[in-house]
Amino acid sequence: MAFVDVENIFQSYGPRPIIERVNLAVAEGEFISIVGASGCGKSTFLRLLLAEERPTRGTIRIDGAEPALEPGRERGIVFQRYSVFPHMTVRDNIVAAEAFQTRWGFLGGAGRRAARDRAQETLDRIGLGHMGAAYPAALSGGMQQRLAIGQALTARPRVLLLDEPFGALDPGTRIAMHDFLMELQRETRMTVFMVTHDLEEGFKLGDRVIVFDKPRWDPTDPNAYGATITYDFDARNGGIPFQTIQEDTHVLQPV
Ligand SMILES: Nc1ncnc2c1ncn2[C@@H]1O[C@H](COP(=O)(O)OP(=O)(O)OP(=O)(O)O)[C@@H](O)[C@H]1O
Repeated sequence: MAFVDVENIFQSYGPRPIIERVNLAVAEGEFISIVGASGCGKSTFLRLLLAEERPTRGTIRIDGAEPALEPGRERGIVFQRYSVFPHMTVRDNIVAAEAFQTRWGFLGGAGRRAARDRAQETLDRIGLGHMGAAYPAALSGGMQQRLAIGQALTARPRVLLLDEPFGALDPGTRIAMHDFLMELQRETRMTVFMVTHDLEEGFKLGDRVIVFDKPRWDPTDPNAYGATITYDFDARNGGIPFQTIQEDTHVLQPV
């Protein structure tokens, strides 16, 4: 059985189908990029993986079991949007992310000092080394986003869920964050699901790029059908299979 096994998932809100017939098998350590038109259910799919919601139909198994309903950290799942604590300094936000991984959610004494040193290293890597003593309110939107990503990565989860994590960042910072994420992923072999609107980013970071789209479309009622996975590209080797398909058919345009 795959590490993450998604079998015939449907999710509806009221009578409205959002995603339907989603099947996916992911090996531990794979990096899955998720792309697709706005509103087609990519974030919904992440929430299902996180067990923030239960699917209307179908099953999801992570390491052989359904994802736990409560907050998920014990299964090592981190969602980048659960993030910054406004009442803690930037450095303590990173330390807290590490403390959550401990059994009691607490680090004391020498453990805490070591965690603070590691937090400083992380802050240096994400370009926030000089902001450790500040509070999140003093950070720009892009800086807060970097802090949230730093937190998620510090937790070193087995499964990391990222929802457009680099959207608010300038191009230089974005590349630095890509490098940081790729290094950590190589180190920890965590399994990553990342929603992005940037196809190039999806292919650069992902081992696979999956596309959500609506294969059935009723022009008189655009909400009649849900989306499903319509493409599953091998994105290693710079996504060469994808580029060939794109040149041949123009099926995919950046969304
Ligand atoms: N809790 C909810 N109750 C009702 N409708 C919802 C709920 N959550 C999402 N939706 C609807 O489901 C659809 C899919 O939303 P979702 O956020 O998953 O899309 P998305 O592909 O991530 O979009 P985007 O790329 O714009 O972030 C949207 O039309 C949204 O309005």
